[in-house]
Amino acid sequence: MTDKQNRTLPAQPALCRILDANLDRSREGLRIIEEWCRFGLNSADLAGECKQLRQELAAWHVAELRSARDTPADPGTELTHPQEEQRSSIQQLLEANFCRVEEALRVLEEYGKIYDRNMGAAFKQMRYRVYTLESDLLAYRRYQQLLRSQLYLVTSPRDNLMGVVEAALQGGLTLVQYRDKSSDDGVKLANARQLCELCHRYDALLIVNDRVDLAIAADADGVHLGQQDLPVAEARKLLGPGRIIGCSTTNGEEMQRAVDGGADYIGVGPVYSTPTKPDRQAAGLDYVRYAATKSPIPWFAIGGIDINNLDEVLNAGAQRVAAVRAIMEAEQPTLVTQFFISQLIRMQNLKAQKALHGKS
Ligand SMILES: Cc1ncc(COP(=O)(O)OP(=O)(O)O)c(N)n1
Ligand SMILES: Cc1nc(C(=O)O)sc1CCOP(=O)(O)O
Ligand SMILES: [Mg+2]
Repeated sequence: MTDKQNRTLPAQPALCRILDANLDRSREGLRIIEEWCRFGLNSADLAGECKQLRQELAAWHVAELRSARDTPADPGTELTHPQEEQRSSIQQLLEANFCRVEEALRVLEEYGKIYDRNMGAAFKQMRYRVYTLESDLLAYRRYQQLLRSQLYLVTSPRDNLMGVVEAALQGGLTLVQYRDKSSDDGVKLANARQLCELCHRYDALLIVNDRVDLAIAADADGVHLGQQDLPVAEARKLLGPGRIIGCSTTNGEEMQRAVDGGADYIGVGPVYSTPTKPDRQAAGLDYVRYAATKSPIPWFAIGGIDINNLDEVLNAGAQRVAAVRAIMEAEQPTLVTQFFISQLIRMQNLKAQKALHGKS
């Protein structure tokens, strides 16, 4: 990649060492990200882009730079930050490695300008490609997590909010919505941030009810909007393509509008009348049956669903359900969550078997 005629000054050993170290750093960071794209997300496209970037970096890593390495004399090998020793989630590991790659590319861009006339521009372009990769990966990862979530916990305010949510996460929950209609914004923001951190530790998503601004401020994974909230298409302009948007629907017309507006999933309900949403009339199981045949996007049956009527909702065609009281008010939220998930998986397996044997 580097050509003698593009070289500026004779390369100083220190410059070569800086370039060598940062080429290594960026290639290693990309390799770590690539492994997750390949084995964690099964995304050939994302893994391919990582590999392509690594190969471009390798082409710049010429013998002159590699031979300048002097590891025993490098004081930096002894320096580690405590955060490097601990990774509490895949998300944190990916964030740390993106940060490492982007920093290294910035160093290569700046010092590279002294080494080779083309190096600065080449690494600048690569750095922007890594930013794009980072947002594509995050969006892909969020959407995959949404697809694999069959149970959705919508929270209600309580003293031990974090404790109940954590208990449900321990039962295998992967999707949580922070719903709080009464607290001050400061409290809501603090709770949303804390829930976000908690959910990410369990590799779960955190969606904020109603408020696009709070979702952005808390760096949540998305927002849930009702018919009285901001239209989905307007929220998309504010949130960008990388965050999830859900929308409540009670009939086919609302479903179609949510889909046309670009919602990632819809709420289908209320299936049963519920004290959590006392003013809303039940849409009933008929709308669940309608969604089962007509919804082109993932949907969650919601409203009055508990462990006693779950079977009825699943028999009407639901493959995903959302609940407030059944989990938030449970004596043992972990066990209830496990029960919900086991029944959802049982029904999924039953449907897969029927499909295999050609039965409807
Ligand atoms: C998953 C899910 N579905 C529906 C709703 C209800 O949203 P909305 O109609 O905006 O009512 P509020 O929850 O804001 O009172 C939801 N929150 N989540
Ligand atoms: C928040 C909400 N939205 C609904 C809808 O149909 O849009 S029903 C609902 C409340 C669900 O609470 P519970 O599980 O306690 O019945
Ligand atoms: Mg709402």
